[in-house]
Amino acid sequence: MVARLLAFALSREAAFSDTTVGKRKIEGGQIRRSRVIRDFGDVNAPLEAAFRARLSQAITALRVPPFTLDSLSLELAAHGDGDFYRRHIDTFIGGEKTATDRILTGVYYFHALPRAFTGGELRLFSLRPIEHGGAHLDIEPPCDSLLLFPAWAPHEVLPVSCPEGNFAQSRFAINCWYNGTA
Ligand SMILES: O=C(O)CCC(=O)C(=O)O
Ligand SMILES: [Fe+2]
Repeated sequence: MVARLLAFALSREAAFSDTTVGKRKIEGGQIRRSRVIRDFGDVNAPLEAAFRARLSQAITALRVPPFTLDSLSLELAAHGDGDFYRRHIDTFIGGEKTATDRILTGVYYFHALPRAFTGGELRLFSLRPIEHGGAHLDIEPPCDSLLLFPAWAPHEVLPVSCPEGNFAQSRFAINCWYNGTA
């Protein structure tokens, strides 16, 4: 799967666009810097099937209440030198609220080997604020791994460093949001 996805990402390099934050396409600016595509062409069906196949296991392991899955939303993000995504949650907030919401976030990681970048860890925060004893966990997901967490959990992508790197050496990640009605 990794070779296929790398080839796919490289073939679509020109179609990647700068990321924005929120449905209203507010300029990401200081919150997020990366490039994404949402059209997966031929790889869409096998990817959706793979993400769907992990859902029941994720619900059990994460101890989230079962929910009705309405749809999946997939996005392929490339983080290159200096890219990041500051602390945020993936559920919709404020005026963006709709009947169906993101319940779980899945992130599948892949990149060229040997890995050319450093940084880019996923930082998961506890709900307790840092000043009140809260903590965080930095996860460095290996190539070809899937990480799942509740979409409401605060998280961050630490800055990626890859000064000599080109697009092919990016930190690639496929975000899969499990949209549902609780
Ligand atoms: O790439 C990651 O590790 C997470 C990305 C993320 O948090 C997002 O796109 O909402
Ligand atoms: Fe996120």
